[in-house]
Amino acid sequence: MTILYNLLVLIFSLLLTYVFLFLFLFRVVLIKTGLIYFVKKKWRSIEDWFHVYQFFKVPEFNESMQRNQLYQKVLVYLNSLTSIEDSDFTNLFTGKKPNEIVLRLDPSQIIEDDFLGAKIFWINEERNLVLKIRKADKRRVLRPYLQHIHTVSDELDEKNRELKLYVNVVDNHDDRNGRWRSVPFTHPSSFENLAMESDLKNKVKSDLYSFVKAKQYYHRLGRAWKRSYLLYGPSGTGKSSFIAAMANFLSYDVYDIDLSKVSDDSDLKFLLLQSTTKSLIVIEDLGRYLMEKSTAVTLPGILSFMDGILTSGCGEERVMVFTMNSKDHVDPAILRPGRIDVHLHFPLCNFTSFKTLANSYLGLKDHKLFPQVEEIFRNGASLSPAEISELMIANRNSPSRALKTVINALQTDGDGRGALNIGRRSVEENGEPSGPFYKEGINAVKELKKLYGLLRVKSCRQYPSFDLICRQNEG
Ligand SMILES: Nc1ncnc2c1ncn2[C@@H]1O[C@H](COP(=O)(O)OP(=O)(O)OP(=O)(O)O)[C@@H](O)[C@H]1O
Ligand SMILES: [Mg+2]
Repeated sequence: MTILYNLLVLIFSLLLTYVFLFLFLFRVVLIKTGLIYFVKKKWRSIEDWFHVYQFFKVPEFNESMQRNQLYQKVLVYLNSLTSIEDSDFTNLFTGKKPNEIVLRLDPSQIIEDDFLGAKIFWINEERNLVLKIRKADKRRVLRPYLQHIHTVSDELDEKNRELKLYVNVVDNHDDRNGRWRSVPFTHPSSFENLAMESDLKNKVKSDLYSFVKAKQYYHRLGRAWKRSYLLYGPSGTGKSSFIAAMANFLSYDVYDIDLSKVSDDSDLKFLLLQSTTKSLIVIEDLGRYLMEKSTAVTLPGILSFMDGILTSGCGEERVMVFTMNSKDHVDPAILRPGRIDVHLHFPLCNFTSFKTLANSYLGLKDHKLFPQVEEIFRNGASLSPAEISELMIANRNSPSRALKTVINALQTDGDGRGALNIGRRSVEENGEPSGPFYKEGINAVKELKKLYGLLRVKSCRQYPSFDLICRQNEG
């Protein structure tokens, strides 16, 4: 009896050892050959037979072709999941830091997530993200899960926010891709490196800051949460750089509307509808388009675009910026309060802005030639900051030469913006301008004029200092 018992135990333990050995080897084979993934997949489809799933689609655009904010949030969230590494097909991109590689979900891939003990699947379809959840888990998990996505993606956005510059493309009736194309916005401009009165910079900064904080205020008043700026002044005075500085200050994306590519008034409204919140909507050179009629958009179209933000249901946290060389021939309807809240004038260089440029571009806080430069400015000569800064860049290795080149350029400025003769006499009396600098100044300014299209703005000459006219409607 005992012998029989011992024999049975022996057989059983041998059997058990074989089973374990077999299972171990089977696992090794599965892992080594990659069959494990096949088995997992099969197992999942078997599991699926026993569960009822519900699907939720998150489309990229809504029925009026506005971008769906939730789509963007979910995408940011999914791309941050570690399980993205396990999907069959993943895209690799270089990251922001050197040698950084980031993973991005490819269309047609399924990614798995766990939340409060429930398994959730996301299917990345073309232009849709589809959430698949067990019906049994839905009631318990769905709401907190979506809230979780919101929170995580907001945090990630805040951390990795990369600004984008959107440009509109010609309408080819291909609604699938929308009307905007984007590239990363990397313009380094900031208010600090712009030569303008510091008082004005501070006013603009605090205006923008109070706008951003004023959500409740605008809502309480039943007003769209938006602010419109008009930047006007001659070419090369820093209007575009100022827009970039605003975007960097606010961390807003920039939507740069090229009016020549807008097919009609409703197309312009459509572009606005397809922009997102926290953005700068920019129309550069608006005055020229209206004067030359080089756009299919009409004046009423522009007015309704400026007001459109009030009626189109997208009145959330947007700043509109328009630029023009002069307000002289612009229809007053465009400039009326409500359409434009803040008027900012960008004048040609004065001595104060010259000093800021000399400090930034040449590292000069003071120089023996400064009094001479000041006198030339006092006599009315002027160039745009763009012209002066280019001369400084070209001569950055020798600050004295740079200043002499600027002096010569100011005196020889051929389009009469400055008090040419007086300025020239004063320098000649001081015996300063030497031959090469003189020629260099003339040539450099000619080149710069070509570059910045200064001939266009010959008429915009004498401007007072920067003025900020904050109209009513201030937040
Ligand atoms: N106020 C300024 N402070 C510092 N740099 C300036 C300033 N204005 C112009 N610049 C320099 O000149 C270059 C051209 O300026 P910007 O393109 O901003 O001028 P703009 O007013 O937009 O001209 P346009 O009317 O021709 O579009 C900038 O890259 C910048 O380096
Ligand atoms: Mg510009």
